[in-house]
Amino acid sequence: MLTIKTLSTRARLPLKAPHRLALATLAPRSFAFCHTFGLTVWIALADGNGWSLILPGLLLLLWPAVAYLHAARAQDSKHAEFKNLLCDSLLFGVWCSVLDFYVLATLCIGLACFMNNMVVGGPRRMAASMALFAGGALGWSALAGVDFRPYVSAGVDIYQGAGAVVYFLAIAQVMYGQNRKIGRSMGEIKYQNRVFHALLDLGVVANRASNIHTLLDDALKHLHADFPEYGFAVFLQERSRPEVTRYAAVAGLRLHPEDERRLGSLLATLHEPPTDAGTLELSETAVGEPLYATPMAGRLSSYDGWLIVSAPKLDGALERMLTLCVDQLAAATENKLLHLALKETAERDGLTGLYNRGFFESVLQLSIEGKTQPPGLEFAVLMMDVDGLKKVNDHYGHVAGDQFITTVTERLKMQCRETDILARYGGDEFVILFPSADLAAPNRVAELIRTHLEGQRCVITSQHGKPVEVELRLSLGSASSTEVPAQEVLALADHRMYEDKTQRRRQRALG
Ligand SMILES: Nc1nc2c(ncn2[C@@H]2O[C@H](COP(=O)(O)OP(=O)(O)OP(=O)(O)O)[C@@H](O)[C@H]2O)c(=O)[nH]1
Repeated sequence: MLTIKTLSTRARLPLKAPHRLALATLAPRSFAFCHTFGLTVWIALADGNGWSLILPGLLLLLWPAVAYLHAARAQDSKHAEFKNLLCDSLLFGVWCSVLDFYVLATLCIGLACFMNNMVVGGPRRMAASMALFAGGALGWSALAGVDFRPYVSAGVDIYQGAGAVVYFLAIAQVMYGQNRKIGRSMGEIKYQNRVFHALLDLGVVANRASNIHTLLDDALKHLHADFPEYGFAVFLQERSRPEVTRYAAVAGLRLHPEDERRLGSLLATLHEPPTDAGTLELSETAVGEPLYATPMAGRLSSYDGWLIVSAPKLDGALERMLTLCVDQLAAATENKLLHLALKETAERDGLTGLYNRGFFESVLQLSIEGKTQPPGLEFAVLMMDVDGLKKVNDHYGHVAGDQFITTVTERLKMQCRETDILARYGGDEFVILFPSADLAAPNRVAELIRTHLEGQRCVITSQHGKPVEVELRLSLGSASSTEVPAQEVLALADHRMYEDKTQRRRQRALG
């Protein structure tokens, strides 16, 4: 069964364009065999032995077609053509014997066979060609007898010499064509390598970037380093809020003010649905280099974006490179946006936008580890509890209670520095972590709160739509790692906050 299947597969092997070597040798081989046939006819007529040579010579004319079909049907057409070249040597060896070793023809034909095999397969294949040529000549001589006729006539010499010149020039032309093709292929491979490298770079950059600005900036720097002959720019804007969320980066793009204006007006039209036109030319820039823009159409879920390149001209290779880079850049941006959104959701409190308790506890843990390992960095904490939230909820409704919490948040933020980590710890509890600080830091902020927040009035809206005024009061407790072991700092601050609350309740009860 298996054998039948294999045979039928072979029998149905379709004709395909053979390897370029087989294509390239078709014309010179046809010429060489036709020319040798002409030589045979000439010698046969000169000798008067006519059809005894011409008929077998006609068979010789079929060989170029047979060789071509052999290469076209073979699985490995290049290898088949190597075999054809060796067969040439064998056939020509036989034929040189048939022509009684006419010297000029034997030399030219032999040289052509050896050279062809040397060019494609090096000295070993040339040695094989020599052996087959000699074997063909000697074998035929042994079968049909040896005759040696070194010279026929001046006319045949001229015919043979001219044919050899044409043949060698044709071979030179074939080699030149092959070299050019190889040169072009090398150029394409180098370009593809650079594209591949640039895509890898974009992947690495996307992983490292902490935000979209860094991602786009680094991506374009790498792209420009991989393709210094082009300048690049990228624009992104959120589809629903184009004026609000917008990113841009430029690398190696020297823009005239006029061009910047043109790009500006392009940006203004970005919210329109991008076309399917692929890469568009944005008309010539003032410095003479045209700008081309590839839209990220459909590749980003909530953003519109363009990758812009300045290049002398837009060819197929550049267009393919831009499409691949846009795909990669869009995928990296989409991933980063998703990652940042998830991070934001995981770290932030939904109502206030402050860090949530989970994030605070992870940062507190880092501070505890920082204190317990050399050089033992100190940290401090300020716990805060808003008084009276329950009353606000009960009297004015939960929406008013939410307003109360967000107002407190805004006012607390105003008292914090960039490095302070302000978090919502629970319903009406807030906490600030002061990394690399001692007790002076929370005491300073507590002082500010007592001065600027305590007793201040804030306006909220009751469930009946009426504005009502409530007083801000906070219980505070601070502690630092200079006072107790790092793991106990938060508990100490909490304890002090409750002491403060109790004391204030007592004072209010007395007052
Ligand atoms: N509106 C609103 N209320 C909340 C939220 N989270 C917790 N609360 C409410 O806040 C109240 C907190 O109660 P308490 O701890 O007694 O707070 P308080 O009334 O300020 O009393 P003290 O803190 O003891 O002064 C509870 O009624 C919770 O339901 C929130 O996100 N929004």
